Amino acid sequence: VSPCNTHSGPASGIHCVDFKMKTIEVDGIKVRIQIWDTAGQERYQTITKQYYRRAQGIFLVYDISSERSYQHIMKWVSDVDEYAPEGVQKILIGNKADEEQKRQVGREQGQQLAREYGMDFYETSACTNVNIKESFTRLTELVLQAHRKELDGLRTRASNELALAELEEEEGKPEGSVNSSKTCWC
Ligand SMILES: Nc1nc2c(ncn2[C@@H]2O[C@H](COP(=O)(O)OP(=O)(O)OP(=O)(O)O)[C@@H](O)[C@H]2O)c(=O)[nH]1
Repeated sequence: VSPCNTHSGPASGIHCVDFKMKTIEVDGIKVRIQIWDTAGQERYQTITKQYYRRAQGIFLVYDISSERSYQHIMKWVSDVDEYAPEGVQKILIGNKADEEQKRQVGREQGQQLAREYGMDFYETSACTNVNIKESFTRLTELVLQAHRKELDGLRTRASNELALAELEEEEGKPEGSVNSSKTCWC
């Protein structure tokens, strides 16, 4: 019996987007993350695609007990490429790893697909809590790394501009200083 059978998840078909905030620690830094869980069903696509635009990191999730869900990943990737910002970080997830007896998608298939798209890959179980923390931490790390570059670029630009402004201020000063005028005529 799957441990998931004992709990009832959100009623499918009622919510098309679920939202949660969580604080996790990455490299000793506390990071507050917003998690948007968008529905997979086709009929919600118009709404859910709107959420891609502001995403910094995306999990593409299939179910290891469903070959069909694995085949769908290619479509998700092309949607993400179309609607998510450039530079969005992506991780491939094969969920329901606790359902080994129902497995239809091999771990190597997941690894292979992830390699093709240049993504990290985890097999997870939301029921037995396998690789959940690890995958969230990794995605957060990737997002931070991607934005650290941006931040470093901003810092460099700001310090260059500051140095230039100081130089201009220095050059703009009238010939002779306060001290030299004193030595001349007083
Ligand atoms: N065995 C097992 N069942 C899971 C796991 N994760 C989710 N489920 C079950 O799978 C079903 C669907 O879960 P949801 O969280 O609604 O899946 P979803 O992909 O968000 O579904 P949509 O939002 O409708 O696209 C529920 O019955 C969950 O209990 C898992 O890791 N293992």
